[in-house]
Amino acid sequence: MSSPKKVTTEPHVTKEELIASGSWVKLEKTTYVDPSGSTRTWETAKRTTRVANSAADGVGIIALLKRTLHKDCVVMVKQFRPPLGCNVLEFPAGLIDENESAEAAALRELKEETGYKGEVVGITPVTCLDPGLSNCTTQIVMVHINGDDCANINPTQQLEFVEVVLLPLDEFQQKIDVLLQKEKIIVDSKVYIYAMGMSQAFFKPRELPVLKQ
Ligand SMILES: Nc1nc(=O)[nH]c2c1ncn2[C@H]1C[C@H](O)[C@@H](COP(=O)(O)OP(=O)(O)O)O1
Repeated sequence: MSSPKKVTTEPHVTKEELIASGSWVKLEKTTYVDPSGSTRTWETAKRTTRVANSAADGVGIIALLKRTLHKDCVVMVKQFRPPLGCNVLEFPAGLIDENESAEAAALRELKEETGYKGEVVGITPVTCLDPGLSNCTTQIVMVHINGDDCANINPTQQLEFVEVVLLPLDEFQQKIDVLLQKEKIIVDSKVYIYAMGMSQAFFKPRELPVLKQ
């Protein structure tokens, strides 16, 4: 006996209706057709600030501080985040301005939040942040900072309430775990996933050198 054929449709959005809007965020009712052909709705949060020609809302910055006779360090920021009601450990980040590239936004935000002057060495495609809730997107920009450059010896940040935290790359995950035990903070998932990836990429193969891929 053959099973009934499943009807499949290319899912798509048919309508977006505004429910509520603030200065920074809006809530919409999204009507869409699901893969079975049924029409459904979804509650969607969007930023109101996305600029016309920008693919992403913002940038996150993985900044590596490189100094002679020092371990390479990841430049992190810790700040109070009102939606969570506590301090959050994050990569420096920010929204992309009008007529600004993601790379330029990354260098500007890094300077504002940490005082460091960096150089872009890589960038991700546009990535989503919380697709079950929001259309909010980011590009993660990889930046190197020459810590021996006189511009980076005594960096002066422009944001009073953002604390700069330097964590050595080779102990990134362990140092984050220590901070989490010591303080009431939440770590951004991008940061912790990067930390786990660093641990797996660099340390496990050395522990088990006989294993093949
Ligand atoms: N969701 C938000 N609510 C606000 O009340 N204000 C917000 C929201 N998102 C951004 N902002 C404000 C706060 C800053 O003054 C500016 C710029 O933020 P930016 O530094 O680019 O990004 P964050 O790192 O996320 O603060 O926007």
